[in-house]
Amino acid sequence: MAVLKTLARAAKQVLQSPGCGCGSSIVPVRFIGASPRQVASDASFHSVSFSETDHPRVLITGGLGQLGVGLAKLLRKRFGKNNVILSDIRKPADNVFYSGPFIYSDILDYKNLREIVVNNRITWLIHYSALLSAVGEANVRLARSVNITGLHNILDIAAEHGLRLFVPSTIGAFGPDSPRNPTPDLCIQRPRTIYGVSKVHAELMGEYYHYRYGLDFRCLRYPGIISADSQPGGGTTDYAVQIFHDAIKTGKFECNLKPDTRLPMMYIDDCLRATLEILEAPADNLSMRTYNINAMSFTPEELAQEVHKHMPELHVTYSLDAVRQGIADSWPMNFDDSNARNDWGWKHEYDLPELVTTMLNFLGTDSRLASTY
Ligand SMILES: NC(=O)c1ccc[n+]([C@@H]2O[C@H](COP(=O)([O-])OP(=O)(O)OC[C@H]3O[C@@H](n4cnc5c(N)ncnc54)[C@H](O)[C@@H]3O)[C@@H](O)[C@H]2O)c1
Ligand SMILES: C[C@@H](O)[C@H](N)C(=O)O
Repeated sequence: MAVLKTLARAAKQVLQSPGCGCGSSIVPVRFIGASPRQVASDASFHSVSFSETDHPRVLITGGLGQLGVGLAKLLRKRFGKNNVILSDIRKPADNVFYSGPFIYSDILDYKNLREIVVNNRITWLIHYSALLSAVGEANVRLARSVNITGLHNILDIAAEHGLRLFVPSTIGAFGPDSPRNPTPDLCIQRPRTIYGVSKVHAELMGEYYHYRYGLDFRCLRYPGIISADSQPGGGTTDYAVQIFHDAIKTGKFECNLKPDTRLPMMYIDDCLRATLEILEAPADNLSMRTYNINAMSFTPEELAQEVHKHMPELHVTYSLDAVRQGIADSWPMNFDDSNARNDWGWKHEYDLPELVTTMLNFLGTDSRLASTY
């Protein structure tokens, strides 16, 4: 009899645990300081709905990094200034602060995050907070906390409030055992950085919450992103931004990767447009929830050659950063994004020549000015 009671208790626990695939649809609900719980998805507090005809109410976490401000600008144009809230733990510059709603949000503070979502009736959550590949290796503990614990907060809040959740992944979610030229969507993923490990975790957890709890999770694996008016936050692909700044300021550039290190790259406008496109794509078009996207692939040498066409005097030298080189050598050289192109019509606009011309023009020079160096 005692054995039967124990078995019955164990069965009850299994049925109540997140691993149970039976019974009615459930969403995880976490209260402050307690572990995740499950509540029927038709519970009365879970009534936030997003009609396709309304504008979404968007929250961007980690919004003061390389990508967030540009994304806010694009989304505000589309959905209205007050419908897009930027958040971060840093202090915004005046121009950012006065360009639209900004709020302090630490993704490690679950209660604060939940309050922001509730008080602002958020319907789309764009989760940009992260420590990138190189800074992550320099501070594994913090990267683990922000990239993994922070993500858990985001997933629970998104599931609890029925949000559409976008989390970017990266070429860094692949590793030396992945096919590298090209790298398809589905293949072995054994990254060797805490950044990559946390991003594979994010992909898998997001997809798990999608299939298990119905979370509208959407994820793009970005290549290295190149932007003129925002600085990268400590990644392996940062050299491809820095070359433009140094070329214009000093006419010299010291590259921290080998000249023949090939990596997938994209201009920021393409990246942000892709993000909006996948967020707006009808769910029926998405045969997957995590897609590679790509625009071009080049080496430092090829990038320098293209810049030379505008600035023949640019002097490039190489002084390797062993950590970044090791990371780059384990990442995709070319990215196969055919599923994104077929499913929801992804198409990049910027190739290498357009990228270089655009960056140099934006930063205040072009080929006509090159002769003054
Ligand atoms: N930039 C790229 O080349 C690239 C490529 C692939 C994927 N991604 C992904 O896109 C996202 C945005 O990238 P980015 O380049 O703007 O990153 P970034 O490093 O420039 O910015 C990240 C932001 O996160 C914030 N942050 C850190 N800890 C936080 C916390 N506890 N709470 C809230 N915010 C916190 C930082 O203050 C920073 O502003 C990241 O998830 C990144 O992994 C970027
Ligand atoms: C590629 C991307 O995830 C980021 N720019 C990094 O290098 O870490």
